[in-house]
Amino acid sequence: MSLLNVDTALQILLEQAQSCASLGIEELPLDAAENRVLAEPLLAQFAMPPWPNSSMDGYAVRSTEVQAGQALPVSQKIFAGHSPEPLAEGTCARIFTGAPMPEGADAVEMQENTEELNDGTVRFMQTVPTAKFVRPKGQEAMPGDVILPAGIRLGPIELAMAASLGCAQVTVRRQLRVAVVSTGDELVEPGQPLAPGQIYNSNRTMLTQSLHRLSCAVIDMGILPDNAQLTRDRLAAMKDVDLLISSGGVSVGEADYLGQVIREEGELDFWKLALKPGKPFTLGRYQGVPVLGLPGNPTSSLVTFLLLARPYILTRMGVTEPMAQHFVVPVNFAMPVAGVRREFIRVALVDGRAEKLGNQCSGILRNATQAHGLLELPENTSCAVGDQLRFWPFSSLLN
Ligand SMILES: Nc1nc2c(c(=O)[nH]1)N[C@H]1C(S)=C(S)[C@@H](COP(=O)(O)OP(=O)(O)OC[C@H]3O[C@@H](n4cnc5c(N)ncnc54)[C@H](O)[C@@H]3O)O[C@H]1N2
Ligand code: MOO
Repeated sequence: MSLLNVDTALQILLEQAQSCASLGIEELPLDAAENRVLAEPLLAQFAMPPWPNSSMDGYAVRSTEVQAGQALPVSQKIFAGHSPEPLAEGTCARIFTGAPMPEGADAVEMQENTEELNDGTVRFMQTVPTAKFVRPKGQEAMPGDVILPAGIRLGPIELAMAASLGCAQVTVRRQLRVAVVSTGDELVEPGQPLAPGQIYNSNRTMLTQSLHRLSCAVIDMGILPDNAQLTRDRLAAMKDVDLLISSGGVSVGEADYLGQVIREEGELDFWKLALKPGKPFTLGRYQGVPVLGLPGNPTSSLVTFLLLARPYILTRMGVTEPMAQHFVVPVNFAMPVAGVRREFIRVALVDGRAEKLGNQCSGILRNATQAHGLLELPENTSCAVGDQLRFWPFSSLLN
């Protein structure tokens, strides 16, 4: 069976995500909107700043009235938040950073370039060009400017921008409701004793935490026992779900009750991807709910979630640029034998070069905790020290 190219798989997933109905919208206060997706463009309603103001603590002047070595009397003091009088001719105004410029003044000199004299006047050490240290009206935005486009995720910077526009609320897409289920009789939740042959469930935590970071609402369906009727009952009880993500049980379809039950009520397409780790991946639909089935090995689950499920989910959420940031780095190791699958290698960046971290087996999660991200080695390609390869930082993949 030939392996499906990763780019093709991603394209199919993104097309499916785009064909789903858009999520509804809601208004949220800024403090509740972190990581949500903006549903409508945010426009400036007024000029920012609304008036010219000083960018330094110093003296506001008419630039033509300043001569090097000459003093001017101080006619007023203007603090940020105050409304100034027009500047009297032949005078300067004490002014502070962010305070509005008085009418008639066209420049500011910073106080370090002046000297306060005993008679209360201020001597200027040099001439002052017009517009010096003045932030003009509308420097940042004019009314009607699109400040934030629809389809972006709202992080601290975007929310601060909305605050500076005076918005107390933003219009965002509602949360995507994602059900998470782990399959396998060997799985036990942490805190419980382990019987022989059992292991702790780590994928549930990886998936629910990653989904929370994406601002999804998570419906934790726990561990599905290897029992067809129980699986049927648990899936039938699922309500108000936009997406089901499972982990495990995708390598050999016939022995898998989840797959069997999904097929009864929908469809399931087992993929074999040219991806390492993460070869088995399932795409399906249960009673109209899309299903993404990730392989059970912890790093296979992690890699398929980050590279395939994440852009799918962000697209469902209405994000226009769902792909994570990546860049090219030199590698500090060799892989002389080319593989047929595109490989994502857990690496640390040391002095800007990618170092491969220990055993890359997909059952091992430990070295991912020391990794800065994934290095992409294309299919049918070997690599030597100094080669330049694409690097996907966890800081962007897990964002
Ligand atoms: N005959 C074949 N066997 C396997 C193939 C294959 O093509 N033919 N593919 C291998 C590859 S590649 C992968 S990846 C795994 C994927 O297996 P499944 O998705 O079916 O997952 P399981 O068999 O249920 O589990 C695999 C492994 O991961 C552990 N696991 C499962 N769930 C969790 C969890 N929630 N938390 C922590 N660890 C988990 C499980 O105990 C197994 O050790 O199949 C290969 N086999
Ligand atoms: O593809 Mo599996 O994910 O290598 O171990």
